[in-house]
Amino acid sequence: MTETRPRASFGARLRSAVADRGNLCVGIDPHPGLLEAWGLGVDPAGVAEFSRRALEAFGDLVPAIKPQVAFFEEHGSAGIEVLEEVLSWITSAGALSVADAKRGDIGSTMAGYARAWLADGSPLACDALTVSPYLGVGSLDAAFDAAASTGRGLFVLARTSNPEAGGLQGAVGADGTVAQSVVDEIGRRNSGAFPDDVGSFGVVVGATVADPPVLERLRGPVLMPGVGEQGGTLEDVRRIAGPALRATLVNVSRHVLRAGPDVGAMRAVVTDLSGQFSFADAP
Ligand SMILES: O=c1ccn([C@@H]2O[C@H](COP(=O)(O)O)[C@@H](O)[C@H]2O)c(=O)[nH]1
Repeated sequence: MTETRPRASFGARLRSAVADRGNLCVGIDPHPGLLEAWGLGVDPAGVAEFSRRALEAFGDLVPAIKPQVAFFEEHGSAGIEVLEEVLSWITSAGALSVADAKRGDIGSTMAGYARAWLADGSPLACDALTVSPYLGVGSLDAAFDAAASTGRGLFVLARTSNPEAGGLQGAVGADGTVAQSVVDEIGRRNSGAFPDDVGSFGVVVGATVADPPVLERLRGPVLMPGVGEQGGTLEDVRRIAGPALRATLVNVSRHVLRAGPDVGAMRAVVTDLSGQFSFADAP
């Protein structure tokens, strides 16, 4: 009988990947405009070739790769089939997959999403999934349970990078902003589920925000999009991440992908960014 060893927690696996490869997470976002610019069809075959070249360029350089699910989903079942392949290519490249699907629903439906993205043996199983807490953090319980029991992770939207988010996520209640209350709740869940370990439940905080939540008590990872095309800079990342800098994955998508389709050109951009976004020496 073959015995499968349980995988280490996502938090522990991420810590080791970041120590080896730095803090840059590159996105695979096959926008129709980028497919055209690369001379590829705006169809599942184009998306597959785009992803293959992207992985050839940087799959071995970065700790994590974040496919944007929307750009696969828009091609229907054939696009989802490509995404399934891409998730396995990411693993073969030695990187962690972060599926950016931003799932969130009432608890009983959330259980279905948890089975789809976080269960062993599911075709769409990823290392970590982005989820939305805006139906209430408790509505995500099935995802927290599935992630903890299968060694996977979650990145919970707290303060997103888009300009429209401030009114809702920056609204002030009894415990500070809505975004801060999400961060604090995720911190508590890490302490409960991973008392002696680095937490596997992270938050998403954009590199573009002027009023970020305080990340001091999180003890889990941060996913920080917004660098490059959206205007966020290295200084913004340092300011916003603060004490969580070492555990922060900085996501860059279009700024890298616009250097394609030349694999060498994308690789050069990622090598440069990786040097800038490496925080092993941060306190
Ligand atoms: O707050 C958020 C959450 C997720 N994203 C996603 O990250 C990438 C950013 O792409 P760029 O091309 O580097 O701007 C994209 O997939 C977003 O959906 C985000 O930007 N902000």
